[in-house]
Amino acid sequence: MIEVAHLTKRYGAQLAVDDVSFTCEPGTVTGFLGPNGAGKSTTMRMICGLTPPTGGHATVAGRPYRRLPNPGREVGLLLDASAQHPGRTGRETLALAAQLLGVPESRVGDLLALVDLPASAARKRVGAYSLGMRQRLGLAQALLGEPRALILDEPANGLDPEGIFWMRGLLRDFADRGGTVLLSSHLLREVEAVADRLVMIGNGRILAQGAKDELLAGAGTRVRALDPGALHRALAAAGLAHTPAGGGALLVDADAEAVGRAAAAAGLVLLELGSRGAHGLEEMFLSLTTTPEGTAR
Ligand SMILES: Nc1ncnc2c1ncn2[C@@H]1O[C@H](COP(=O)(O)OP(=O)(O)OP(=O)(O)O)[C@@H](O)[C@H]1O
Repeated sequence: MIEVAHLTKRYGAQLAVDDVSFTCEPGTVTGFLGPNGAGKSTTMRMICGLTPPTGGHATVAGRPYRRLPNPGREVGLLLDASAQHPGRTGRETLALAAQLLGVPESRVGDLLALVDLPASAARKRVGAYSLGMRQRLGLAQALLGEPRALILDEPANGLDPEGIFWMRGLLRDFADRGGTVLLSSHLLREVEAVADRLVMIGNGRILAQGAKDELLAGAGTRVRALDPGALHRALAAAGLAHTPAGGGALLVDADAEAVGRAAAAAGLVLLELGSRGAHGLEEMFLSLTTTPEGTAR
């Protein structure tokens, strides 16, 4: 369990993180989404005690990170894959981490296999690794202490599509076995496939949060009828707000059932009816994180 309560970080005049609160439950993957500079990394660094908050607090497994007796056994961190020592090999990196955590060195081989780093790669110095290989090594290090929670900052950066698919499976499996995952990204599509909950942040503030399915359902419905004028009148009569969505379709601020019922009451033939789903959520995310001038906040 990760609990974040009113976390705030001020750098001079800038509020990098502004009163951010959310909870990550065991058995779930929480996607922490926001554009560049939104405050994701700063929030994660505050959770892990690396950046002191200006206000608020955070706990992992019921305690502030710095008060956990052996933090790596409670929560695995991957905050910056490029921060690994370039002069050590992958195997040495994990062996050293195993010693620090007090876990048997035999786990190193298991973890290398789990993250698909072959023996030839494990013998190379980290300085020669691609970003994707560093992410895999970072994930292995995060998992080494058999933690019950994972905090991962943009772990998909540098992974190829197959690597992203692989990582999703690994995180899903971790959560399905009761683990807690907090995973940041600036791309909705990247986390949408694996997250149970979404926390959207922009300009340091929480813009929206909740169960992914509820957020997707709340993203509106796309509908198209044989008689577009009659559909417009039927929706207006039912009090359902709507806007043109191109191709003769309308985007309605209601779920598909409410739209279908309004159309049926007017005896209309529908050619298209469906939730806007991820597409709608992406539009909502972009509109929430974009200023009227069109630049991300
Ligand atoms: N040490 C620091 N000193 C001053 N400003 C900082 C510092 N760290 C972060 N910031 C500022 O705080 C804001 C939030 O940055 P943060 O790195 O948390 O965003 P982010 O959502 O993780 O973005 P990205 O996806 O680009 O990493 C940015 O405007 C950044 O410039």
